[in-house]
Amino acid sequence: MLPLLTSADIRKADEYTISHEPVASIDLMERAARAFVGWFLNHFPDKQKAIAVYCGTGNNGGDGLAIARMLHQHQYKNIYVTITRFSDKASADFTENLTRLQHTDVPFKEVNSAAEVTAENCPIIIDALLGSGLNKPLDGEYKHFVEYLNSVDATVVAIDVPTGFFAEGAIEQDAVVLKADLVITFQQPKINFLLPEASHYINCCEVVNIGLDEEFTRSLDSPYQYIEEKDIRKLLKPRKRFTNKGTYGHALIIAGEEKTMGAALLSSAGSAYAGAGLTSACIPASGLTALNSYLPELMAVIRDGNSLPDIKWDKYNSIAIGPGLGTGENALELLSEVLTNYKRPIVIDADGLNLIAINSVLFGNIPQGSILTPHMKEFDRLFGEHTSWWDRLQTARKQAEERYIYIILKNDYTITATPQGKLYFNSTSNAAMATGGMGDVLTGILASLLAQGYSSEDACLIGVYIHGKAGDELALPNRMNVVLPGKLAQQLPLTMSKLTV
Ligand SMILES: NC(=O)C1=CN([C@@H]2O[C@H](COP(=O)(O)OP(=O)(O)OC[C@H]3O[C@@H](n4cnc5c(N)ncnc54)[C@H](O)[C@@H]3O)[C@@H](O)[C@H]2O)[C@@H](O)CC1
Ligand SMILES: [K+]
Repeated sequence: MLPLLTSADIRKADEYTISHEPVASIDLMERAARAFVGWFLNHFPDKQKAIAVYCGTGNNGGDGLAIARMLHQHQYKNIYVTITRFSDKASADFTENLTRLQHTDVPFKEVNSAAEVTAENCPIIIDALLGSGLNKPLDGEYKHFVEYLNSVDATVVAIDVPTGFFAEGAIEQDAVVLKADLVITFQQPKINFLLPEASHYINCCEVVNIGLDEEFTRSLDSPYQYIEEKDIRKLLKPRKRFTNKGTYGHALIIAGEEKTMGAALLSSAGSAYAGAGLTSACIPASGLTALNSYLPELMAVIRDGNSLPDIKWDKYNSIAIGPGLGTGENALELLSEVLTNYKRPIVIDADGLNLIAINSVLFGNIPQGSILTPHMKEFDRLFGEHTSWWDRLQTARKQAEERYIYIILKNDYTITATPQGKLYFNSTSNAAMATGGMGDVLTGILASLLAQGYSSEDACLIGVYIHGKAGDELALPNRMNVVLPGKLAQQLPLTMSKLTV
């Protein structure tokens, strides 16, 4: 698990590392610059290409100066440094690196206003104006300068954080940011890099390690954590000898209407392929033939017309409700029945969530430890409109804590908010998975893992990870443009077995 720190905590980790490793602050900057250059050399090997390095006068600018010096040492022939003296302040490490640069023959100039900047005609721009020290939206000279640079046709490589981009906190919709083709960031992705707003400003991000003290960063107990494969390997249990279908539980999936039976099929398939011993689908009678022909391993509990099915609640180790269920009277009654009769954690998705959004009194009946799996729109219907993902994260965290539920907020980096106040960012999945029915499969996987005896938290972390991982295994090596949910469900047994060897 990689703790994702806020800028303030990164500063603490810098300070701790400086005093405990120990390493001088200027040497830590040198290490950061070297890590950047190591990556840059491999990806921009043409040493004749002109590179403009724009440096502010803080530590991000200091990095820029050190990087310009190192690239020069690596025989990059055309480096042009511009220092923006838009304020009188300069950090000590910036000043030291300016002295070091002056001992080379790299040309540099200083400008006091954006108007003084002349076009460099460099195909590569290194952005070292402002980094994680940003404390207000860009205005004045920085704003003008960044607007000008955004109009230049060049590949922009940002050091640590693109100028004007807040590493955490709500991002204004009209924020002025120096748009980066690539960000080479230090130690960890910044939290906002993992939220959809980043897509407007950052095309690609690479993380380079600068050796901040890991024990210390863990001890900060950040609410934001990034889940890695090794975490899932620790949680996922291999199937054992001398077990039978009873060992792996019975999941009930309440889903589908006549015209949305696909949702029921896909979530039931997700449950079966993720390893539930038994999966029953509670579906309308009109869907029975489809169910039997799609996957004969599934069992049916029939919903006939307006009468509610007679569900034997004790039979089921877990229940998921919602995909394709509709929001009519019957669906509402069914959801109310589940919430009244079933006391173990359940999974609520899609129309299950929409029903709760319309009938908020139901919120109080959700069993503790239940898992809600909204996408952005469902989330806002449940908890109110949000204008930024950062705010959505804070709401998810607060709601999960107050209601003792797990909220899986679906996204590129799907985030699980827990009752303990943690926000876990998932590291798998890809754009080929952006297709209808994908969330239904996830719902089935979660119900399956609960049925198999995993805790709600482990079910969320494993479920989201393997869902994305199966999609990655299918799409990435084969460069597939789209992965269909049914195929993804079939991949799950292989994905899971690879994670348990
Ligand atoms: N020891 C460290 O702290 C390390 C820091 N590193 C670099 O240092 C950067 C952070 O450096 P700093 O904290 O000096 O901050 P920055 O270099 O990001 O910004 C410099 C200063 O600009 C001012 N400023 C902030 N927002 C502004 C705005 N909107 N308009 C005008 N001025 C503004 C602030 O006074 C800020 O301190 C990181 O992003 C990274 O690149 C790396 O060298 C690794 C080690
Ligand atoms: K920068």
